[in-house]
Amino acid sequence: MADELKKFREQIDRIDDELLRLFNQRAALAQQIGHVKGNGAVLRPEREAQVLQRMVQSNLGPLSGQGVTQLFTEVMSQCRALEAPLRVAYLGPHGTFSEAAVFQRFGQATDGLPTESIDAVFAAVENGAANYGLVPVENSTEGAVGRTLDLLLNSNLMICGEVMLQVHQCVMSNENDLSLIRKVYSHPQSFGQCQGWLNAHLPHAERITASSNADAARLAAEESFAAAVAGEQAAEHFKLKVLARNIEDDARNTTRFLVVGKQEVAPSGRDKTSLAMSAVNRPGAMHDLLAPFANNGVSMTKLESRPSRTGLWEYVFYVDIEGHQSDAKVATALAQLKQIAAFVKVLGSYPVAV
Ligand SMILES: C=C(O[C@@H]1C=C(C(=O)O)C=C[C@H]1O)C(=O)O
Repeated sequence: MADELKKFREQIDRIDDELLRLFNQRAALAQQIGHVKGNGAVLRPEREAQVLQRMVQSNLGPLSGQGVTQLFTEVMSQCRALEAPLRVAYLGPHGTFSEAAVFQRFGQATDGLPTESIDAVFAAVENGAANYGLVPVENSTEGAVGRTLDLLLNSNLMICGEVMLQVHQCVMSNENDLSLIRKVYSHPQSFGQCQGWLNAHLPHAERITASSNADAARLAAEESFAAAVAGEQAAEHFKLKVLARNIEDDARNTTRFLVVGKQEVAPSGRDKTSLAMSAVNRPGAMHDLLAPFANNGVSMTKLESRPSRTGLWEYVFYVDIEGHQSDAKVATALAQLKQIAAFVKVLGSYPVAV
């Protein structure tokens, strides 16, 4: 038994030596690529998506596809950091799901910049304090994040990528027992995702809204008989005890985030395009707006409406379509749309989340 263990571990040591040599060889190539890029953008979302897709497709196991994605995300994070540091603004404070999404997408060799609001994320990228920003745009249970949609409409920043984060909510407290909890703090989005559980397990606790779930954890940490609904990372940060895990009503609960920046992303081969548009106010106008996509065989993956804020009962429609704006079918559909819509803005083409 001990002999067998030793033998296997010696094999692992030899593999690690080889991996280390190869990682450094890869890193040196990334450095050379950095010199070739000169002043151009270091981050190439389309290339990173292709690397991840290729590795997941050629994976023979036993590693899972998700495991391979995580490993290569970190490898690329370290290689990219040798070209230049990457600073990403997000909705803080420390311990939010936005922060978790930053590191899931960009890896640990990333400089995260927590900000106070979604507006401040956009501002940090616009004024150069950060290279990119990451903002929540929709949750599978609670729907769209209106502020992000409004800001996308008025900002010059483009969407450079999307991140899907599986959101697991926990109840955390200074107390050891749920029966002691009189107050629960959380962000309205998180309350919305856990209504069923809270009604069943904490029916008499007062629900108090906080500006973020990390802030909810901070408030709960300052009191007795209080709890917060937040991600596990917030419990670690504020040294709270986790009293219940995975309390979200839908186990698949996922938040979609967008990466915004000043860069137009080249096609990766598996892309999405997001746009905002509005119709002139006449019968059948909405139907006409969607016709260019159908007529050119372009699939729509999302349709969302928001009040336009320019007139009562006027709406802006946010649409996601499959493909890159430089793909022939998408380009033709967009050209036809521009002929008939009162307003169209392409918010960006970017790789589908891997
Ligand atoms: C090495 C490059 O720079 C960055 C790092 C990458 C990597 O480590 O594979 C890929 C894309 C870029 O974000 C590159 O552009 O190829």
